[in-house]
Amino acid sequence: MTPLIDIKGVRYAYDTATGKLPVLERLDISVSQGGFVAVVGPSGCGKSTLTRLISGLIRPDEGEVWLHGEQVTSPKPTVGMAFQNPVLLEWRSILKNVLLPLEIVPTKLSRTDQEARARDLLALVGLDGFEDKRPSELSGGMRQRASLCRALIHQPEVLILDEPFGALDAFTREDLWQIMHRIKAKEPFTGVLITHDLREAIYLADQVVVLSGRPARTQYVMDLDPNRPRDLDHLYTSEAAEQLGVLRHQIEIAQGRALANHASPSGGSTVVQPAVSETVP
Ligand SMILES: Nc1ncnc2c1ncn2[C@@H]1O[C@H](COP(=O)(O)OP(=O)(O)OP(=O)(O)O)[C@@H](O)[C@H]1O
Repeated sequence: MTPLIDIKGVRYAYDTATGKLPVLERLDISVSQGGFVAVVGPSGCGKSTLTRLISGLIRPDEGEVWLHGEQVTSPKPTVGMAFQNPVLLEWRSILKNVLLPLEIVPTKLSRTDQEARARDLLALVGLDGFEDKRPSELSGGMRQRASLCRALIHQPEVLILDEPFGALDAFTREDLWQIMHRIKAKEPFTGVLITHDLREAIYLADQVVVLSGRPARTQYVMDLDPNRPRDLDHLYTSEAAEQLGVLRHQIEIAQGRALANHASPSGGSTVVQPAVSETVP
């Protein structure tokens, strides 16, 4: 089956005052329709650059990016994005903030249906009753939930989440993971999650791609069972501990702190991870 997102042999370099800065090199990632990939890697390796390539904001120097069988050569309205900083407009209500993309992206929905969809999405993330509030009246976690609704309002084929939960406290973040999972069960998007949190990656995604240090290439791909239990307790099982160990080891290789031919330190280990986030520096 043709993947919905197909990134083939992509190279990208920024022009800087001191010359070219190669950021991505020989990058290959493919995500099937309805799939959810998490991309992890050392800080500054090019993860956000990858999101700009998928959404068509920039074009690769070499290689190709395909979305749903079409080569991406310009910004794509079929992509929704949510970032670490939700940037909601204070002079608009939460409902009107969620509806904002429909003022830019063409839609077949009537005004009534647009509003009904916005209200349904807000209810799905537990924000029913907050439609008429202003962003400053909501907590950080609630603003992030509203921003997820805004990213989804136009029914994008692809939802890109660029460290959307990075600024939240650990408990709020875990709440958001569960909400995200609920959203994924209802909305048919294909997801790309950029994260520094390995637990978040294995909780939300069905595939984790580890990028090497800059210039980044696809270093390692871990496929996860899409039917595994998605309760938080699962993150404390020996299976999850082993997956986290393998990913952490891959990150150390990407950072140049471990050798690629060393056995994973976690191989088959049953050590249960501590109740803190596994974050990539
Ligand atoms: N517009 C730009 N012009 C020049 N260099 C840039 C530009 N945007 C990003 N860079 C550089 O490209 C490299 C990759 O940046 P990018 O933001 O894609 O990395 P990242 O993996 O998302 O980083 P982090 O994990 O810290 O969020 C960095 O060295 C960054 O400084």
